[in-house]
Amino acid sequence: MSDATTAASGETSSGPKYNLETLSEHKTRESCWMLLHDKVYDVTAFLDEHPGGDEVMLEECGRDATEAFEDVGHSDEARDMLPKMFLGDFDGPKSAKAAKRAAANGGSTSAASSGFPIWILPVSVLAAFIAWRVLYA
Ligand code: HEM
Repeated sequence: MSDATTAASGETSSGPKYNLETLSEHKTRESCWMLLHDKVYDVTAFLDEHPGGDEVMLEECGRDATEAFEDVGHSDEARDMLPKMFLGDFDGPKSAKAAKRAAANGGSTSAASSGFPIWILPVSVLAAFIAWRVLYA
């Protein structure tokens, strides 16, 4: 219980870092965590108090709920409730899809991750050079 009060002061500090794996382990009524704007919140105790009902909340447990939260257009009052539930900052990819993409690229975010084959550039230059030789040399 006292955890919630001490955590409230942790909003701006660099608390523990959570990742997608840890987050996704808390997706039930017994333990519901949510990612909102790169911060992880334990909303378990708030499920029954949520003015919008617990069902909409339960759908977002264990994942990035930022879009759902913002789509509703929550008031400042609602945002002021967040520090009480703050657990820590989030680190790493925010969805299974993003995680897969990162793993496929060895975690790199270079040009290779955009799907643009990096060898295209030197091959084009070579092809242009050969064409020039054939036509003009
Ligand atoms: C910890 C996170 C959340 C807090 C503290 C919170 C708080 C609140 C509060 C105080 C309200 C009353 C209206 C307002 O003041 O804006 C509300 C309404 C509502 N919330 Fe949340 N909420 C949270 C997360 C979510 C999520 C993830 C959803 C998912 C869709 C959601 C959906 C709704 C809906 C549908 C309403 C009803 C809006 C209406 O009847 O006009 N909330 N929430």
